Amino acid sequence: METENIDHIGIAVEDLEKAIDFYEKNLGMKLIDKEVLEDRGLKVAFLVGEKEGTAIELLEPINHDDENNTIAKFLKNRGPGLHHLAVKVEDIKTSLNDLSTKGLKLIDKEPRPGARGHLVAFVHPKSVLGVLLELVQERH
Ligand SMILES: C[C@@H](C(=O)O)C(=O)SCCNC(=O)CCNC(=O)[C@H](O)C(C)(C)COP(=O)(O)OP(=O)(O)OC[C@H]1O[C@@H](n2cnc3c(N)ncnc32)[C@H](O)[C@@H]1OP(=O)(O)O
Repeated sequence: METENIDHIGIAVEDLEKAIDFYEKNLGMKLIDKEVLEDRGLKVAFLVGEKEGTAIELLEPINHDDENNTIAKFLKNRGPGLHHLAVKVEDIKTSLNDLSTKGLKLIDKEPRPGARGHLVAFVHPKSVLGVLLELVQERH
């Protein structure tokens, strides 16, 4: 597969509003999107720097005690911090097939709707040198 660019870096946070405030005040980043993803049980926010490019995605679970929520589990086990790397691809289905053929372990065999109306799919950190990888395709 070919990576077009680094779309965003996911960061698990305990409190979304405080984290947005932190990145705005201390790093001078600007908020470009904020969403509640009910089906994932998440509140997310995207911020970029002055010249835009790669975004950061802040992720807070709606229910911090939900053991089935991946971000709640991550926060309990590891605390807040870097959670995933998201790369943009032109054709997510072809990319998934390619990675699968190469022996990487797919979490999502089929792409699904993600934040900002994009299609997304995750690849297991155990097959990506310890990094949870997200593929992102813009819907045209
Ligand atoms: C909205 C959307 C969007 O952008 O559009 C999103 O971002 S959604 C973002 C949230 N959604 C997701 O993350 C979906 C994909 N993630 C998952 O399905 C899960 O989090 C897994 C990656 C499969 C891990 O789940 P599991 O229940 O197995 O967790 P676990 O705590 O038992 O961990 C199993 C092993 O994986 C490691 N592990 C867990 N999470 C990790 C992470 N984020 N990065 C690197 N390693 C990680 C643990 O340390 C552990 O290693 P050891 O065995 O060595 O101790």
